[in-house]
Amino acid sequence: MGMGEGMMEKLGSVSAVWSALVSVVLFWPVVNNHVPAGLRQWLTTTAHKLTAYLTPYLHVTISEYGHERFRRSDFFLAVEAYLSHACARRARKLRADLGKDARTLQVTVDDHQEVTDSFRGVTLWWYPSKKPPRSNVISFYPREDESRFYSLVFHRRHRDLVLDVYLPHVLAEGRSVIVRNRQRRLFTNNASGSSSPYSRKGVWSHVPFEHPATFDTLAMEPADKDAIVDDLTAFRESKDYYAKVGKAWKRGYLLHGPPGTGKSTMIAAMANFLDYDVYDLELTAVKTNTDLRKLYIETTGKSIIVIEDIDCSVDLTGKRSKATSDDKKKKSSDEDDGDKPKLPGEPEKEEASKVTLSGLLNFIDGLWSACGGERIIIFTTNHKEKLDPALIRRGRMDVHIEMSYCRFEAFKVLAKNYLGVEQHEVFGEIRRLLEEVDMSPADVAENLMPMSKKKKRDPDACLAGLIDALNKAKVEAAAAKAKEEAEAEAKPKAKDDEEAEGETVNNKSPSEEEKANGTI
Ligand SMILES: Nc1ncnc2c1ncn2[C@@H]1O[C@H](COP(=O)(O)OP(=O)(O)OP(=O)(O)O)[C@@H](O)[C@H]1O
Repeated sequence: MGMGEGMMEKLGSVSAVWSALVSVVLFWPVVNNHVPAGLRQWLTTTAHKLTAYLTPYLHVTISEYGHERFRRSDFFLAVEAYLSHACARRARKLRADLGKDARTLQVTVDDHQEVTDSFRGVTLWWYPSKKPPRSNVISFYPREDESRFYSLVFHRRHRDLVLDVYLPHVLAEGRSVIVRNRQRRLFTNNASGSSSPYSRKGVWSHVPFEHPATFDTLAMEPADKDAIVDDLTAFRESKDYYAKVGKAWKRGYLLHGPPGTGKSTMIAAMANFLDYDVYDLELTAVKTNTDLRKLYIETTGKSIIVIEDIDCSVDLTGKRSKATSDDKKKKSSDEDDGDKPKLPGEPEKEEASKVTLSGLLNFIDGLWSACGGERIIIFTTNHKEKLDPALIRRGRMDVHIEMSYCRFEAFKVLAKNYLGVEQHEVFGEIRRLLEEVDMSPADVAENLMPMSKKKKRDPDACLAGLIDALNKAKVEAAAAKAKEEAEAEAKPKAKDDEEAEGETVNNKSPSEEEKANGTI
């Protein structure tokens, strides 16, 4: 009797819960319209708890912002990508858009669409949802208000399969979908080098990266090109190796050579080969070493960070110790300035970049530089000799690549790309001229570019134009050399004359140039 009563009681309470649930379902539109947000949230949570008590189904929640408040969770993004890709055919509401190449059609699951997935014969349900904004909090971060999450629902008997196998599978699949669909980006740092915490604008701005250069279109010696491709491939596949030897997973390249030899083109070819984003860092716009560090932290993995014309960016020629002591002096003088009251109407001082050599060295291989992994840092310069050896020593700039004038093998790549010509009777003459004349690939390419429709149809005319340009450059180079030699010959004579003069007028003070050269 007691047992029977207990059973009756339980059944009674279950049916009471059911009728409560039915009432909630019926009255939910009324609740939605008339009940304040706080109470509505409480009712939702309670309903969830009640359902959890009654059903054998389990929930896993994947939030848009995981532990990190300001960075979307990688797992959330992977789930989003996975569902759009794997479950699009089964969803009822779809979204169609143009793919990253602006040509192919991409069909994905609509934002608020529930989807059903099937894995090893098990059915799973995904529910996208949004966290309601906290009404008593005014947020400067719009994303806090828009925080989304996914709920994965499955029967409790599949708990192990879902947690140990299905979710890792979703993560891996989602990541590879992201990589496949990724529109790569070209970033540049914003003028101040730092952003306000209240601003949505980050420290970097970006546009789609669309440079078409590849290693196939890059004109350089084939053996050098192959060596670079091998090096990049080895780097990309060496995650475990870097971890084993205790090094951050990054590599530095120094590209040096005269203007127009393809340094920027090489960077684009590397980015396209690796499928990485490019961060083009304008160092003169970075005010302090701290801003430089912030910029680094805000870069993502799988990226190339570029500082072009590093010798022109900031004064990095000082020795590290000197830079540091200079910094200190500068800091103390700045502090002095800080104490000085500013006169009314006195203009604001234009803030110059205070990035130092030591700041830059820290940027490349300080502790922070190990964050995130899989990064390539590239410096370019037209004057390698001007750089501090500490900056470009192996280990920091692991690979030094000299981009040089166009020789015959490089020319053949350009002739094939620009004219579609692989063999021609004038190639022999061009080979001979390219061995004698230093012409950059940019200048060779310029000569191969058909300037008129007529020339486009006539590679012969383009090649003849190149031969003319090479002959002209050869004559000019010979004239410049002759002039240089004549000047060099004239110099000792002038010096002799001065010395002779010095014997008679011995109180003449040495010139500044002579002092600098130590010739007196
Ligand atoms: N090695 C090369 N292969 C193919 N094209 C090249 C090469 N070098 C130069 N070019 C052509 O010349 C143009 C200028 O080259 P690029 O900007 O890459 O040279 P750079 O070495 O970076 O020059 P700078 O030192 O002046 O920045 C490119 O747009 C490209 O069309």
